[in-house]
Amino acid sequence: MVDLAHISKKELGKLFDHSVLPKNACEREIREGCRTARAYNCAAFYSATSYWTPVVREELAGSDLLIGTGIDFPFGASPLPVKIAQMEEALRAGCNTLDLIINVGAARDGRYDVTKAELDAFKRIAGKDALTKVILEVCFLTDEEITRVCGLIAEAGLDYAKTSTGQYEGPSMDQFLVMKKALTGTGVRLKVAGVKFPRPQNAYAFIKAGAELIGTRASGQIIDAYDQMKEIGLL
Ligand SMILES: O=C[C@H](O)COP(=O)(O)O
Repeated sequence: MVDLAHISKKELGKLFDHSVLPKNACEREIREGCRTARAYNCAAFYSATSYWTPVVREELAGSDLLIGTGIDFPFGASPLPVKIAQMEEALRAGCNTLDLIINVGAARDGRYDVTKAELDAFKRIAGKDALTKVILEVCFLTDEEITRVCGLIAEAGLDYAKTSTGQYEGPSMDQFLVMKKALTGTGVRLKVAGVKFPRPQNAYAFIKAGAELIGTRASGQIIDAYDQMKEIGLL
C-alpha cells in the first residue's frame, strides 16, 4: 500500500500514467502531454493508439517514462486477430506498456472463453516486452462479472487490472473494492482511470484504497493538489 503521507514528489509522479486520449488530439497536444508527463515524473505517457508512438518516443527520449498505448481503445469489441495486430504494431513502434480493453459485450454474454483467449494472447504477445494492463470498463459489468474477469486476468499472469477507459463512467469505490478482493494475493496490481471531478480527491481516495496507478490527463492538477490536501489532513 502506498504511504501517501510520506511520499516524495518524485515518487508521487510514478503513481500516474499520464494520458492524452481524446479522439481529436493533435500532435501539439500529444507533445504537450508528453512534456507534462516528464515534468511530473509520471510512470508513463499514453496515447489512444500507436499512431502517435513515434512522436511520444521522441518526446520521452532519455527519460525513464514508459511509452504506452491502448489496444482496441476504447471499445474493445474487435475480433481477436485485430487486437493481436494492434498489440504487435504497438510493440514494433516501441511501446513498452499496453492497456488492452476486453470485449465487454462478450463478458456480459458469459463468453469467458473469448475473454480468456484475449488475455492469453495478450500475455503471449506482450508479456515479455511490455507491462500488460487490462481494462474491464467496470461501469458496464456486474460485481460477479468483474470478479470473473479479474480471476482470468490473474490466471493469465498479467500485470495490472484497470477499472476503466475514462471515456464512460468511472468506477465506484465499491466496484474498485470488488476488483481488489478478487485480486488480493494474486500479484496483479490495480490501475484506476475515469476519476472525474473533483479529480484530486477521487484519485487519492483510490490510492488510499490500494490503487498503484492512476490513468488520467490531470496528473499535474492532482499532484499539484497534494500539499494542500496534506496540510488539511486529507492524506
Ligand atoms: O487511462 C485512462 C485515461 O487516462 C483517462 O483519463 P481522463 O480521466 O483524463 O479522461
